[in-house]
Amino acid sequence: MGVQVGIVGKPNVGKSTFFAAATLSPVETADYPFTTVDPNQGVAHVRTECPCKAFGVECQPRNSSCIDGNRFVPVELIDVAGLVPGAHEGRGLGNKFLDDLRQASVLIHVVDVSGSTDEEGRPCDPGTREPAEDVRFLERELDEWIAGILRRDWDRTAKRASLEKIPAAEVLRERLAGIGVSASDVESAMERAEVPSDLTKWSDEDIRRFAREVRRVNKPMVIAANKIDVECAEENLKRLEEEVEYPVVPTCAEAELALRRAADQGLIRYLPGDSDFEILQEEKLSDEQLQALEFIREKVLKRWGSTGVQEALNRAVFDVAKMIVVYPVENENKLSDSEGRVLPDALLLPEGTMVRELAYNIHTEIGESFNRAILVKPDGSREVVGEDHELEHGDVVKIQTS
Ligand SMILES: Nc1nc2c(ncn2[C@@H]2O[C@H](COP(=O)(O)OP(=O)(O)OP(=O)(O)O)[C@@H](O)[C@H]2O)c(=O)[nH]1
Repeated sequence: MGVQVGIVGKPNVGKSTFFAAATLSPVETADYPFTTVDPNQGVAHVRTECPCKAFGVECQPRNSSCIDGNRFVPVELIDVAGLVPGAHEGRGLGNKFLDDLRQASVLIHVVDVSGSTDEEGRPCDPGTREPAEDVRFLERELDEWIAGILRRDWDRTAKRASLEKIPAAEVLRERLAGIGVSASDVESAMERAEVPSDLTKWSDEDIRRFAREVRRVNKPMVIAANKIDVECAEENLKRLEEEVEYPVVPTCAEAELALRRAADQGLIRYLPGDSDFEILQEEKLSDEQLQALEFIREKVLKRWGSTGVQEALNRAVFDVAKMIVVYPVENENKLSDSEGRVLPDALLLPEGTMVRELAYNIHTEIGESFNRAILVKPDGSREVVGEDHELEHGDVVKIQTS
């Protein structure tokens, strides 16, 4: 389980800056549940309030980190480089682009909201490129990619399915399994696209419409409206928000990278997602650096509330991929594991996860011998729940086995 967040965008919009900022963590997590082997993979964190605050305890995280009552939970980040017109046909990085894309369960689409990069990523005068066009362009590339997979050998496949009476949904699911499309994704896409149940009756327009709906359920996204610090970005942002169907988060990736680097060097105190920072070692900062920090404070943090990078990650994981964080414990009195570590693990699980699934997620044996679960509340009260109880974000839960 877990969630892979893909960072995608045409060249020069600030994708690498976003990726570098997001993966420069204020904390090292010793034990996260995935390995990153490619240079374009990294570990980012979502930020959520740690229950240690409400419970008034000191936590000792193992698979995540806690700073000042903020729990940082690792997620895998993939830099999906190579989005250029025609990427779905193998232009640019082509197949590598599609491979990376395949793995992403949610996308952060970085666009240059100042409108100063053209379709191919070449600089142009600020305001001349309409940011919503970038969104349409990525949608087209994704739709064509999915439609291309469907079209391969379509007629024969459709005929065979019809002869052998294999349900359309099954054929389609099999076709798209390689890009992580589930049976329920296929069903809801078929319904939304209103396509015939007999594949031999599909027109190319049906394939297109269906591909579009598959993209909408399978590659949901958040737009990072980057370079929000540049003049004319604000006006573009308003239009962008009106024109697209996705959450739009104004970001200044460059500011986030500068702040994380300064914090990393101990020059300032700043946590990703904060609305301000505190200078710790003014004597070590040059006038230029001080000016840059002041610019960030005035033009970005005060105006927008944060640099937006952490918010984009949080919204992608919590709002769009619909994940929650749950804290399993073995000792419900001490809120600890068997070694006495308090609130050791923060698990990212899909919304709607039932207690039984959590038990299996911890260990098959625990799932098999599940008896009941105890939800521990900050006011000291307990709630005993059965296996089909749905967990909620922030739950601290003890699984009892028989
Ligand atoms: N003003 C401003 N500039 C930014 C911001 N983020 C990135 N940039 C600048 O935009 C330029 C492109 O940034 P990159 O991160 O290299 O862009 P990219 O999308 O990864 O580009 P490729 O590596 O070519 O794919 C660089 O000069 C960055 O410094 C931002 O938030 N505001």
